[in-house]
Amino acid sequence: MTPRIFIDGEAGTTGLQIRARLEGRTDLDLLSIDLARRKDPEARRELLNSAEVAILCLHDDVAREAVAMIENPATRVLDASSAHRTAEGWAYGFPELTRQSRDEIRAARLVSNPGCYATGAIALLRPLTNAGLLPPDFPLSVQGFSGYSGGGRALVDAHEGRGEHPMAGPFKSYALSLTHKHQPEMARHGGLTQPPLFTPHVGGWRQGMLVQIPLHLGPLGVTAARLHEALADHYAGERFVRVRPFEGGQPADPILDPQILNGTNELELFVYASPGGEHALLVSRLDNLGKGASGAAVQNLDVMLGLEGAGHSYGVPEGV
Ligand SMILES: NC(=O)C1=CN([C@@H]2O[C@H](COP(=O)(O)OP(=O)(O)OC[C@H]3O[C@@H](n4cnc5c(N)ncnc54)[C@H](OP(=O)(O)O)[C@@H]3O)[C@@H](O)[C@H]2O)C=CC1
Ligand SMILES: CC(=O)N[C@@H](CCC(=O)OP(=O)(O)O)C(=O)O
Repeated sequence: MTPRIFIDGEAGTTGLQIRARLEGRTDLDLLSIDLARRKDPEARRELLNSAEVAILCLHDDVAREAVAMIENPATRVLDASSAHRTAEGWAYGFPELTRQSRDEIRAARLVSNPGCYATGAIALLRPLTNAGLLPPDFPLSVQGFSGYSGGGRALVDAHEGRGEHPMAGPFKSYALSLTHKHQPEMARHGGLTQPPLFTPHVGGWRQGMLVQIPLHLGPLGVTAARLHEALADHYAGERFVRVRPFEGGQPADPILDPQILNGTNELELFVYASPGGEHALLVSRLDNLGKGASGAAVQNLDVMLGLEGAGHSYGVPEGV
C-alpha cells in the first residue's frame, strides 16, 4: 500500500518546501488538512494517527504536543523542529554522517531532522573527530551566515514587506549571549565533549548559508591536506555531499556565494589553508531550506521508507 504521509505545519516555511519537493510523487499518499482546521487539535490528532509517517514542521513546543498526540504505534515521526535532536530514543536524520546512520534512520520510529547551521558544522566535524584528527575536547569556534528564511515565517514576512522584526535588514549578528539552540546538537553529533563557541549572522538574502570553522593547525599537529583527505574519504560516493578540491595556496573556490545551492538538497564542503600552513578554514555551503531542512526531511523520509534508491533529487522541481 502507498505510504500515507501527513505534514503537520504544512503551511509554514519548512512545510511548504517539503510539499514542493513531494510534488509529483506517486509513490506516496500525501494527507492534507483543511487549512481552516490546521491548528484544530482533533483534526490534527486524526491525521497524525492515520499516517505511516508524520512530518512535524512546527515550533518546538507544538512539535512536543504533536508527539504526545500520537497513540498509534505504527505512526513514525520525522520531526523538523529542534525539540528532539539530542533526545534519547530519537535517531538523528543525517544519513551520510556515519557508516551506521542510514540503518539507524531506516529502523527508527522517531527521527529528528538536523538544524541548518548544525548540519553545516557537524558535516565538517564528525568525520574529523571519528578519524582522530580533531580531539573531542578541542576548543572550536563556528560561524554561521544564513539567509533570512532561517528565521521562519515572521522574519520572512518582515523582509517581504509584511511586518517588522528586529533581525530584519541587510546584515545582523545575533545570539550574542553566546548561547544558541544548535550548540548542544553540534557537540553531540559532531563528536565533541563541549559545545563550540557559535556566532550566527543573518542577511538580506532569502535562503542559502555558509558555516565556517577556523582552525589553528599548530596545536592540532595536522595539515589542512590531511583534513581534506579525511573529509573526501568519508563522503566518497555520496550523492548529496561533495568535498570540493583542495589546492593549498591557490583556492579552487576563491569566493563563496551562499546562494549557489538554493533549491537543491546538496551540501558542499571546502578546506582552505594559509600559505604557511598555520591556519585552515573549513567551510560548508548549503540551502538552509534544502539540506538544512526540507530537502533533508524528504531524503530522511525516503531512507525511513526504504525509497532512497529510487534516485529522487530532493530538490524543488522547476516551476514549483
Ligand atoms: N526555517 C528554517 O530554515 C528551518 C526551520 N526548521 C524548523 O522547522 C520548524 C518550523 O519552522 P518554520 O517552518 O521556519 O516555521 P514557520 O513559522 O514558518 O511555520 C510553522 C507553522 O506551524 C503552524 N502552527 C503554529 N501553531 C500550530 C498549531 N498549534 N498546530 C498546527 N500548526 C501550527 C504555523 O501557522 P501560523 O503561521 O498560521 O501560525 C506555521 O504554518 C521549527 O521548529 C524550526 O526550528 C528547521 C530547519 C530549518
Ligand atoms: C536566521 C535564523 O534565525 N536561524 C535560526 C535557525 C534556523 C534553523 O534552520 O534551525 P532550526 O532547524 O533549529 O530551526 C536561528 O538561529 O534560530
